[in-house]
Amino acid sequence: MSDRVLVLVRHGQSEWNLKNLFTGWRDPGLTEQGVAEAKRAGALLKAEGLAFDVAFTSALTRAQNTCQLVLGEMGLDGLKTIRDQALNERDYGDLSGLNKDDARAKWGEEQVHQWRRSYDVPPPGGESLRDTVARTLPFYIQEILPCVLRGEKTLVAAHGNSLRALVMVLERLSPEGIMKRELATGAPILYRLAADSTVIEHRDLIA
Ligand SMILES: O=C(O)[C@H](O)COP(=O)(O)O
Repeated sequence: MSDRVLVLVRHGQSEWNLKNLFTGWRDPGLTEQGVAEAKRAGALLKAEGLAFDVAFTSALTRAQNTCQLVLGEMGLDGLKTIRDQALNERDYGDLSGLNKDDARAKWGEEQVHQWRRSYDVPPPGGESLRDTVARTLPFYIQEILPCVLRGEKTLVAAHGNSLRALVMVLERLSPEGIMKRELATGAPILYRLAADSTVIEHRDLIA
């Protein structure tokens, strides 16, 4: 069994997830449900017998709070945690703050789906998933991966699309494949890596 363990977890439900608003780099906090989801993720990871050595999170409150709640639930309060905006959510540009159903009514289902899930169609004034990969992947390679390869069990608490950017690379998904990969709030994904940094095994801890 590989000792090179990486866990990705999307933050728990945010106030803007609840209101169905495009969020991106805006900074709402977690809802009560979001707090519960983060704690449940910590309990699940503890039940797996995991103890992290290092954690990474974004510069946004919902991911940082999720990270703290996960670690707290695992008895790992105060663990070394690196915060970096490279892990921030994809910038939703001019869509930020708009209601997702209102956007569908205005621009159509297909256009909004392209903005939300395609690899290379950026929302107006914002980042495509390709742009998001371009900033998350160097951070992963330079900062996160060396920890994992040293055998430090590593937690990354971040966002739906900043994590989809990493998932695309880790799971070797095509642009078509990543369109269908959804990450639920507070749902951890456990990866075990080989020494050459390829993924040996990955498992969604909540289906
Ligand atoms: O930024 C947001 O609005 C959400 O966190 C993720 O949005 P999505 O489901 O449209 O990718």
